[in-house]
Amino acid sequence: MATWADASGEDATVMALAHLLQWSGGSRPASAVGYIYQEEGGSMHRWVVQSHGGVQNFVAAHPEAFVLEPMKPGERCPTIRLRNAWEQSSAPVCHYFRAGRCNKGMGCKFSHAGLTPTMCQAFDNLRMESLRSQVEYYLSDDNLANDAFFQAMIRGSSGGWIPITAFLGCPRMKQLGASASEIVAALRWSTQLQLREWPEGAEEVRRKAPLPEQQAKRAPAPTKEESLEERPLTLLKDCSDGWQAVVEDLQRRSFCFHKHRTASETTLEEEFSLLLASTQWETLRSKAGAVTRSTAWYVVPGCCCRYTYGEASVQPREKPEWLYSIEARILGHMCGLCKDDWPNSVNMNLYEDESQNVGWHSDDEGLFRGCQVDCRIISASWGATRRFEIALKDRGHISGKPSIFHDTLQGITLESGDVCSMEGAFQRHYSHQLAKGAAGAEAAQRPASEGIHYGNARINLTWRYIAIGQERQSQALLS
Ligand SMILES: O=C(O)CCC(=O)C(=O)O
Ligand SMILES: [Fe+2]
Repeated sequence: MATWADASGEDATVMALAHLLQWSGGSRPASAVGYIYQEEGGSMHRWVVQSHGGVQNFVAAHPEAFVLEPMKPGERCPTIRLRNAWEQSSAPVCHYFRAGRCNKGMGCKFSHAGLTPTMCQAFDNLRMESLRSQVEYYLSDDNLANDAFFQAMIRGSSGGWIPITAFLGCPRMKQLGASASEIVAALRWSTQLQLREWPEGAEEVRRKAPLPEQQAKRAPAPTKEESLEERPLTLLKDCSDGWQAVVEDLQRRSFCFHKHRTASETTLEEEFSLLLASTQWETLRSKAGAVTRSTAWYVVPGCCCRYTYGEASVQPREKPEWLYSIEARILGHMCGLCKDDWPNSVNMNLYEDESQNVGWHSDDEGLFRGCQVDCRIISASWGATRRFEIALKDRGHISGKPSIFHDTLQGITLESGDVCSMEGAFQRHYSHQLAKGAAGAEAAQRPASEGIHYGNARINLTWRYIAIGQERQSQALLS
């Protein structure tokens, strides 16, 4: 089997760059090419690239392997893209070759594209290696410690088998443009995973090693916050009745309450339609381009704070008049707040179906000072029933990424008309997410007459207090 490591000189540099691009999902800014100089044989790669007069000339000299994408506005350096072998020739592509099974070599009348057969084979091997190690990663101990989706799938299937198609929706697999048959081909080389290739079209894979013990790591004892006696806090349950406690963590001064719907179905349907039609929704997308949800950000007159989620930044709009009746019902009637104490901003989310969601996060943006002062967030739901999950943050997780203590995870089934709150220092200690997928069995078992006809869409409004320069607001919360 030819691999990139077998190539020498110019070919070795082509393969090293191809390897780098393949691992980055197919393309990278030209400046990132410097990484190949740090690899084994790095000085040889540097020499080869420099003998062409630089990276761009080197890439231009290898159109069989790379495309130099024109710079887009805002980019400071061109992007190099790995050319798909089948892009290069007008001759029909040899699918046997693409699947690594063509034994006709140069004599094949179908295209093996412009690369030499050895290079082509090495390119294909590279791709197979990326796909195989990506699936191995999904099913590794490290990933499963955080990945509830694959954990549940393994535990829920007899023998721990997972359909190959389950990987197609993973962002990295989408980015690599993987097909189910390619994943099957790639997994034939796996030493960690077992592949079951029958029946054709319903192939499955499973771990060879048993699942690790369920997350042994437990949440540590709380860092003590000021008690409610030391620093009083008005909770929503003190302002109106009917709240059920989900989290009442006095030591962490963290609270989450849930109130079941109090409005009629007609009111909820009218409000849903009004919100859907009148809100100026902005679509948020994942890096791979899939819509994750739509959002809107409304503030009181005179405020110009933008709201930033990860890399997206949303323009503030002045709260429209049509919102007043909804605010009066939720904030005034359901929460028992007088108008002066209503939050000064509201963030809206539209999830068109169960695939759209918000992953684990806390509403800790500087704007709300959620990690510094007591912070009250009021969240209301319309439309499809979804599962809202909360858990204690694990700041010291080995992955170095934001994580949670799985043994503290709790779910709330949010139905149309429900309201929930996060209060006090909740954003400092807890994370939350709106989980993908349909809500729990309780929701599915509701009698049909109770169902509301929104399709699968859900709208959520979260009211927040912008705390920057708003002494009065913080005071209102602390008093
Ligand atoms: O849709 C939800 O219930 C949660 C939304 C949320 O967490 C957010 O917008 O920060
Ligand atoms: Fe949130």
